[in-house]
Amino acid sequence: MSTISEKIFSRASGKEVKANEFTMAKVDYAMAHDGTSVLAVRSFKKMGLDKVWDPKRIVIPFDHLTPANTETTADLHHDIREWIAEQGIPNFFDVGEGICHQVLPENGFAMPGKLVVGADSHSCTYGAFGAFGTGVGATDMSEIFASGKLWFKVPETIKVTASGKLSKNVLAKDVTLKVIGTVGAAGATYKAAEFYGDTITDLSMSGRMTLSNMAIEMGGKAGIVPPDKKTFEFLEGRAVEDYEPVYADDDAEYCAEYEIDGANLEPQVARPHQVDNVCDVPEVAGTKVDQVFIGTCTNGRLEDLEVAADFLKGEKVAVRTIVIPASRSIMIEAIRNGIAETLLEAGATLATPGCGPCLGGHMGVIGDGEVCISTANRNFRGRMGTGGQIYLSSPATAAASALTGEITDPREV
Ligand SMILES: CC(C)[C@H](C(=O)O)[C@@H](O)C(=O)O
Ligand code: SF4
Repeated sequence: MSTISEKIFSRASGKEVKANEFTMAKVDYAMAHDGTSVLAVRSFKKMGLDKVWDPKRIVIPFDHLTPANTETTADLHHDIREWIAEQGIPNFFDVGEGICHQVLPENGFAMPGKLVVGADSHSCTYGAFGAFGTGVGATDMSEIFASGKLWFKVPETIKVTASGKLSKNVLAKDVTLKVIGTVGAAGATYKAAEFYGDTITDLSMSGRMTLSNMAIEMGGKAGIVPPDKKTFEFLEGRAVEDYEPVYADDDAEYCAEYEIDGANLEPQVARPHQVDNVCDVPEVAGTKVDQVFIGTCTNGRLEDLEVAADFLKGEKVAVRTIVIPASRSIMIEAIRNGIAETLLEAGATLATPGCGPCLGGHMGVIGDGEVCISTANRNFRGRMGTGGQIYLSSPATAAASALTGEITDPREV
């Protein structure tokens, strides 16, 4: 009678463990990006150790401030590159390769049954592949660098079931925002979520990543979609090692259960300044926007750019619109199949794969009092610019809004 998380932690701990127990678990893959590796490496060096536990199991993508925005960033990048070379870490993804949470799955590091830990809160994205993906702080990461292990409290699990076929232009992001709005920003604190129902199984891998990505926005340690045929097909020829899919037992214990009505779901938006301040798009339709941002680890995948291109084809944007593919391969694909051209012709700006303005670093921060509709996962006060306001939506709602300059229901375009 175990949940997916209990089973993964039991394997990783070498003994059976249950929710609420503390356990020392072996990590399968560890990730730190340009933002957090700096602190993790500093703390690792303080331990006085020469070598990391296993260079092949460490993955470092540079994505947060790429290309370097200041001299300080350039210096930090330089130091980390040197450390990576010294340690012989083969899985290094430099400037332009993409956002960590896209780079790891694309390169087959997120696999069913694995414990994948990242020094970034959205590491829960790997749950889309049936992994226990979770975020830790940089000093915890230095401990993993040193020993390959970390103390965890095995989380209890909430069960979220979404049923019914989504209407046209109602997307994975709308399901995700509905889940966050229903569970609440702290509703799953220190808990894992397991996602069930035909609305979820119907989602593409890309859509499932959007959903798992935002588990942390309800406080979740992980957001896991049980692996199926789509998962295995995605991993074919991609997974970096063998894996064993893990499923919950029929009598697994859940601490709470939620039902989502996918069939009657409308496009959703999260209003400033909280992710669970969610409503149907018609309630805020007409709100003027100054900027549209389509990208991030939540919605910067090919499928998302395709949606945007469908709306913008042959049209012109009414406000500045920034599109940032989540990885180099997505950018290449978008160029090959004409999506990039469609977006550029419509007046959108295309930038280097990476986090971009998502957390206010560069490439599209907003000014005082400005409003941005964004496909990202966080709309906290000041995140994209001190006095800015962020609305979170699907790429369809964002693209529809780009055409009108105000928040627009994508079903009405
Ligand atoms: C910079 C990093 C630590 C941070 C995170 O952990 O989530 C960032 O990626 C974010 O989205 O706010
Ligand atoms: S895209 Fe945004 S949410 Fe994702 S890792 Fe980068 S900063 Fe964090």
